[in-house]
Amino acid sequence: MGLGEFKVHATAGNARRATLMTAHGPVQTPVFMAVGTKATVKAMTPEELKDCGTQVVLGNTYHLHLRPGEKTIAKMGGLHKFMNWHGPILTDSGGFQVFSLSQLRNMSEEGVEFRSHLDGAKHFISPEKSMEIQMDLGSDIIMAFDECLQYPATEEEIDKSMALTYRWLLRSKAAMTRKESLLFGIVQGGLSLKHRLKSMEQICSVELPGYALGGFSVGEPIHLMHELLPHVAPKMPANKPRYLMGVGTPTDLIIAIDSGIDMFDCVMPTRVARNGTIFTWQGKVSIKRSEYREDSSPLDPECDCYTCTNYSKAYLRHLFLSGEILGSRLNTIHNIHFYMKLMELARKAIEEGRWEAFRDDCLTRFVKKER
Ligand SMILES: CNc1nc2cc3c(=O)[nH]c(N)nc3c(CCc3ccccc3)c2[nH]1
Ligand SMILES: [Zn+2]
Repeated sequence: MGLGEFKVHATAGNARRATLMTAHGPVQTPVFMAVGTKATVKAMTPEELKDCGTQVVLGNTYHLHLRPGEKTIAKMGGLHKFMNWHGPILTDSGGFQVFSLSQLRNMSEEGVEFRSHLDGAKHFISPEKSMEIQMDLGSDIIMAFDECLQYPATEEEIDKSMALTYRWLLRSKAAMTRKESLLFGIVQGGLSLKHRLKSMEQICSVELPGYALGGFSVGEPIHLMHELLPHVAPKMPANKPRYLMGVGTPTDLIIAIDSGIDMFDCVMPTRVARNGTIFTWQGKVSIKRSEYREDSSPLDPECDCYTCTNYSKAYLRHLFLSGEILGSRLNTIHNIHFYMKLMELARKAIEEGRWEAFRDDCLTRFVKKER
């Protein structure tokens, strides 16, 4: 397969089983990508990530620009070498983080001026600057510089913002000159079907190796996204990967795959692991509950990860209550493994023509209330 080639092997309704070829190897989709914002997926080594089935790690332009700086990482041989991850890396364009993390100074056609959340120093990021940072990092998949509106937003705000995102996409494409990298456009449009379809038409009219749906998982009631997805995702180019940014829970992933989404990222599995919430095939488990005090069973009897093979709920509860670092590590290993296993089984189910049954079984298992 050539660089950027996206091959669909099987479909089940809108769901697809495909392969995307990147400069650091093939990506089997549907795929869940582990978020490694500051050049690390928190609490996990690259070997542990690989052992859990991780294919793609995400890096963050905003954070890495502020510290240690993309020029430093470039001098150290690029992000792959710096963090010792030699599989595909996707980096975000930084706009989303500027709006959600920094004291915003001002927005203009040119770009965004902001103060660092670390030391208050002034910075400026534009489509051109964002592309330069991501190319310096040596990213395999580069996200266009976009504006992600917070929820709720008026129709007028959505109109204005998506038009800017389209103009910024054209500038991003003109500035992305690294031939090993794949540039993905980002569809916006808020929670309005009319605006979503218009933004999709604009963004997908630009010839690119992949397209993302942005502007979701920004505080909106999740059912609004579930209602919109089936009307938008299947209308994106069928021969290109579709990436739903910032999503989501196991249930969200299954529903989105069923609507034709191929790629996902979310801090959920790593973040909630550190505060003791575990995803299992029987629903969510909160490890701090007193009922697990002398429970010798693994987190999930149906899981074969390192944590479930070697440790009891009693021990993991003890580590959590003691604030031990090993607790974060073992819970994260399990949650990442769970998400990767879920995607692996989804790929197999689509390949083997039993997607609908797999989908329905997952939704039944996951909606069980928290234990
Ligand atoms: C949690 N919810 C969430 N909604 C998002 C919307 C957008 C959006 O509309 N535009 C862009 N550019 N990014 C978004 C992100 C960040 C995803 C990410 C994080 C870390 C590394 C790589 C990628 C989002 N994340
Ligand atoms: Zn496990």
